[in-house]
Amino acid sequence: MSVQSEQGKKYLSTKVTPIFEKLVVELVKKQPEQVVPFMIQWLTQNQSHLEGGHHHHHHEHSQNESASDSDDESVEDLVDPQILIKQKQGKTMRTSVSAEAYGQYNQKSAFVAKNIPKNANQVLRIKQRLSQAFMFQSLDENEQRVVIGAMEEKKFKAGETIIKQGDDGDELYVVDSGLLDCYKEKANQEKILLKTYKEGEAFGELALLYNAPRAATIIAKTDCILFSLDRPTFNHIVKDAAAKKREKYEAFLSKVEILHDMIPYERLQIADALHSHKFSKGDYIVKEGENGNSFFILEEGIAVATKVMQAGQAPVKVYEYKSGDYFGEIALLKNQTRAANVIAESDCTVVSMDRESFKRLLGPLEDILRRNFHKYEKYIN
Ligand SMILES: Nc1ncnc2c1ncn2[C@@H]1O[C@@H]2COP(=O)(O)O[C@H]2[C@H]1O
Repeated sequence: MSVQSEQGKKYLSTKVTPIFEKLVVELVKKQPEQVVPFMIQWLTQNQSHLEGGHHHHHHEHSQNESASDSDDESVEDLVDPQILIKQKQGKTMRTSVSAEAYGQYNQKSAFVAKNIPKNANQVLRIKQRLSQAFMFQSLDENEQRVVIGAMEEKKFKAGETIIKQGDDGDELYVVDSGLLDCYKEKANQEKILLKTYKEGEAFGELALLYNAPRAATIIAKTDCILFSLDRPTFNHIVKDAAAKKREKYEAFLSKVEILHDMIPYERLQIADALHSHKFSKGDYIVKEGENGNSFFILEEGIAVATKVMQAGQAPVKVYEYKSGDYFGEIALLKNQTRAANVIAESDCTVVSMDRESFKRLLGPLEDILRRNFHKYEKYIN
């Protein structure tokens, strides 16, 4: 088996590198004078933990999960990405700076993305799907090229299982065509349908982001074409940015009232789709009368809405926003121009998503958003 073979690379990335990383962290922390004896001692001491640890942990995890499974559990309770995020944060904190430094060294020296030959049509289709899948939207051109090279087209027949809950996972998928059902299997083998995936959506990212077993089962509902991305390429190109974004926004989004009834997993997808913008006091975030293509949530600061109430007169203040409030929804839902200005009253940080993401992710909230129009009632036509 050569180091460059797929098998060799997989062996290195799953079995060897994790141990090296921990060892390097210990070395940097302790900085022993005698390096080799220290390494031998550390490896000997931690042998069982290092080699058995991964799977042991998985079993513990699923046992805990099923122990807490009960029949009256709501879908919201089925998955708690918070737990996974905490796990991940714990890990990040323990190894922090030194592991990152090793990670960077390791990336540059050892990582060669696989490159699967493709025709122009395939490249075009992948490009289009990547531009729709939230997690890939912020890749630069070079990163995109590497991801496209590494992706592999896979066909599945209706009824085939692509991901089985509880398995170890090494790939993430983007849907090119077809429909797939995502189920959560409970301890009593009952299956709950969580959602149906269609083209441009991605799944299977949790196992790669959090080194966790597959959290759900995915079955082709119709014949499907998928593009799969391998773990090493995902790790090197997409993972850090995606994980950081999810961590960064999860706490904030869980406090946003309008998103309150979403399951945590859906809020993580919103995090993938957000872009952050800073405004200085006095800046216009939205201008009355312009075409609008974004939805906004105020993250930090205070903003006010103003509106011209009588032709020829100065706009008057009609609403005030604080952290967690949203705006910009009316133009998107009613397909009209902006009904008011929104102006930064202090320095502000605002997160936004485009019209397409808004439709896909907040579509289920449309009724609530429309009901909430009443807060502006006297100001909109
Ligand atoms: N509510 C949910 N909880 C967990 N996974 C979900 C949920 N909805 C969709 N999924 C997807 O199902 C996938 C199963 O494999 P992963 O755990 O790798 O990643 C998971 C997500 O991409």
